[in-house]
Amino acid sequence: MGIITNDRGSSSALTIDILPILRWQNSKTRNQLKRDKERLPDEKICDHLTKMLDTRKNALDVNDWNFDVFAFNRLTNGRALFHISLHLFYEYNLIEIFKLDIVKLMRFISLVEEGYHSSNPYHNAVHAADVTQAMHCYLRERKLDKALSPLEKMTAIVSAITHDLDHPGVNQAFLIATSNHLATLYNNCSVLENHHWRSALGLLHESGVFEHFDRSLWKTMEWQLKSLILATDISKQNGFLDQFKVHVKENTLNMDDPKHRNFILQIALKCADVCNPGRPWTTSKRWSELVCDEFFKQGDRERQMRLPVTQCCDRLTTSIEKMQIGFMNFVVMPLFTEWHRFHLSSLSETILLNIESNQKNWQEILLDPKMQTTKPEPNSFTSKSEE
Ligand SMILES: Nc1ncnc2c1ncn2[C@@H]1O[C@@H]2COP(=O)(O)O[C@H]2[C@H]1O
Ligand SMILES: [Zn+2]
Repeated sequence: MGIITNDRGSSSALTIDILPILRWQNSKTRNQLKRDKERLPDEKICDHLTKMLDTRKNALDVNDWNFDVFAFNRLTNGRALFHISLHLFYEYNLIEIFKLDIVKLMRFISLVEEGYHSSNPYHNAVHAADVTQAMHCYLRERKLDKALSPLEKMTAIVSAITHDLDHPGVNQAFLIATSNHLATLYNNCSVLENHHWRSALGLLHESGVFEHFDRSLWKTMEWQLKSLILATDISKQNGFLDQFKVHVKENTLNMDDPKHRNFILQIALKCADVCNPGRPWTTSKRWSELVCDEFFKQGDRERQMRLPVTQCCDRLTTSIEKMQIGFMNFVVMPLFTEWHRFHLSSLSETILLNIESNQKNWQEILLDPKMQTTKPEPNSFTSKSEE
């Protein structure tokens, strides 16, 4: 039986059997642990082993928060997004409910996968796969699972798959500063998010996956997809958070109201989009390095073009550690605090605990110069005339 199974234990026909690889990985982990045990002082062993075992457990189970998307991507030859997405369409029985043509569906997912730039360190198909897997975990939360319609679940999955489609690896400010045609097209407003949802729409049409939907079903889906993807604009974070806080405090979210269900899905996609600081440390740290790599590459381009270097993109003045601590304090923790107040589930608690512990790890690294990430050579991006 494959690792990707539905709750009834049957695996979908198109997913792969990676159980032997998982067994091999687990034996590798055990050997690694034995070696670590010999190296580490006694008092640290217990803590370390528990942490290692906890995060390795279920690392290839798509239903589990410890899911390691990087390992899964390797095992699927770089096709994590394709396999996770297709699996979820089976898992939620969407193919049968919406009478989807499997060939068109596979074409849609492949087009989406190709629409991500593998040259981006962070905003690539693996990030989309990670966000999609997180969304799946949230959809399994009791309050959502019970209340959402199949159409809402499908839109949530499609929005997660497509939410950063054709991301150029630079932010809106860069697109505006360089007079990019997308900035002009979208009037300097939510430039990237508008582009992502328009691109998603384009691929939905091109693949014809939902072309048999009647007009009203299609319009509902199109509207939901737009509202979810546009909500991922991080500059709109405070507005969404304030609204969410009030709802949670006054217990006014009525899951029988379609507008409220749409709102909670917007929040869910936002939580999925910034969930990497809430993953187990090894995975989380890797995401942090990748996002910083992408930011710093943008900063290098700004410097080369003699544009003002965006603060968080300046490798000469910003450290990964400080950026992560700040991002967790100001963006991630406040959002997941409300998310936990809303769900009060073991998953929402786990995410909060991971954020706290990851933040502590970054603080320890910050205080220990030996552990700090080395800065790349600045002259790797200076032009000949500057050297
Ligand atoms: N670990 C992180 N550190 C700093 N910024 C992040 C991190 N994870 C996500 N982000 C930012 O949050 C944004 C959420 O939307 P995007 O995926 O478009 O782009 C993301 C990054 O700009
Ligand atoms: Zn994203």
